[in-house]
Amino acid sequence: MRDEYAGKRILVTGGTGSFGHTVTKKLLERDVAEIRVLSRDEAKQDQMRHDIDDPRVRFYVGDVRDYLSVERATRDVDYVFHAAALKQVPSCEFFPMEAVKTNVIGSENVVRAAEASGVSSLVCLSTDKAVYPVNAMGMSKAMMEKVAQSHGLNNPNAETTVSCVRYGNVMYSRGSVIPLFIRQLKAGKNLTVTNPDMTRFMMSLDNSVSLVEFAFQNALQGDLFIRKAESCTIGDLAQAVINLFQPSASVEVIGTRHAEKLSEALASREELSRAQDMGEYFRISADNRDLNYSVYVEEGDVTQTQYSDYDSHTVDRMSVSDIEGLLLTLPEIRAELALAGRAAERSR
Ligand SMILES: O=c1ccn([C@@H]2O[C@H](COP(=O)(O)OP(=O)(O)O[C@H]3O[C@H](CO)[C@H](O)[C@H](O)[C@H]3O)[C@@H](O)[C@H]2O)c(=O)[nH]1
Repeated sequence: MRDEYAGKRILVTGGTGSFGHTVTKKLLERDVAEIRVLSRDEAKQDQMRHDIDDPRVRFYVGDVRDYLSVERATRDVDYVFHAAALKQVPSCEFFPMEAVKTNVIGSENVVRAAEASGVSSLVCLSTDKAVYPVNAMGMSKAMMEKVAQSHGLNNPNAETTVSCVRYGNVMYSRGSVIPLFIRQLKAGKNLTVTNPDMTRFMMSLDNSVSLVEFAFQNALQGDLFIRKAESCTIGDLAQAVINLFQPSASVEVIGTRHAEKLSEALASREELSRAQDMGEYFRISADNRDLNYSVYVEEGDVTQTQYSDYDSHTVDRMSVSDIEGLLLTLPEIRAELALAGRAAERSR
């Protein structure tokens, strides 16, 4: 990471999660003055305190739903990475208003507190499920993106640059399918696959941290960034995990869960038609026109010429052996293989 972090105070909301943990460790390699971790669960904070053991990390118990707790954590902070969210698709279907409270109202609290505290840059973490959303989690994240972008629209002289990044599925993140598959194999069970033809973008935690860092370094007011990514079918993902861990295991198809999509899109065709290709990344700028629509009725808008989304069904798909290779780059997978006594076997 570059030296723009030197001497700075950084707040990570949802800081005890997979992303928060990784970004905190990376930032500590730099000369940061302080990293604040804001989260609800004091037990997870205690665990992280012992794990990291660095006086530059300070823990704030609080909830993004509560403005005052966000404002307290944001005082004198330079940069904010907003990762706090409800992100499980099925549970948000049962409790959609909880998703609204955390992902929409909570995010507005973070934006307001950042501006009130004179934070210079705030990056909000979103998901591909926010594109043409069909589930409450994705809808609430889509609204978070709108809240983030409206900050610049409504505050031309804003001190805080607010940007968003969209992730695909972060491999091995807490509560996701890869650790579940490994637990099932360890317990001698079959892998439960919802629909083998379902496709998802797969990204490593390290790539997701790089995406946030890229956004942080390049963001203009209201920008949204995505990282180009490869996808795979869930059937192939399950097969890759089986090949690595337990070749005699098999798959049980359980059917699609509540409100799942067959594929995900990291960017819609409407967004792609105004996206800037930045190599590994796309920048999607906010629509910065004002509310004076009569002008646009006269002038028209001729820029919408893109016909396909950036979709996990149509981008390059990884083969089973590609997925195995990608899985083997993850430290968690290597640790699990070592525990299972299969590391030596794999390297032969
Ligand atoms: O027992 C299971 C559970 C899940 N799946 C499948 O595995 C894929 C990934 O499922 P996850 O639960 O790991 O992830 P989701 O796609 O539902 O959502 C995840 O990815 C999102 C980004 O798209 C967000 O980051 C979100 O927080 C995170 O849970 C899906 O196709 C799902 O149907 C199975 O096959 N079997």
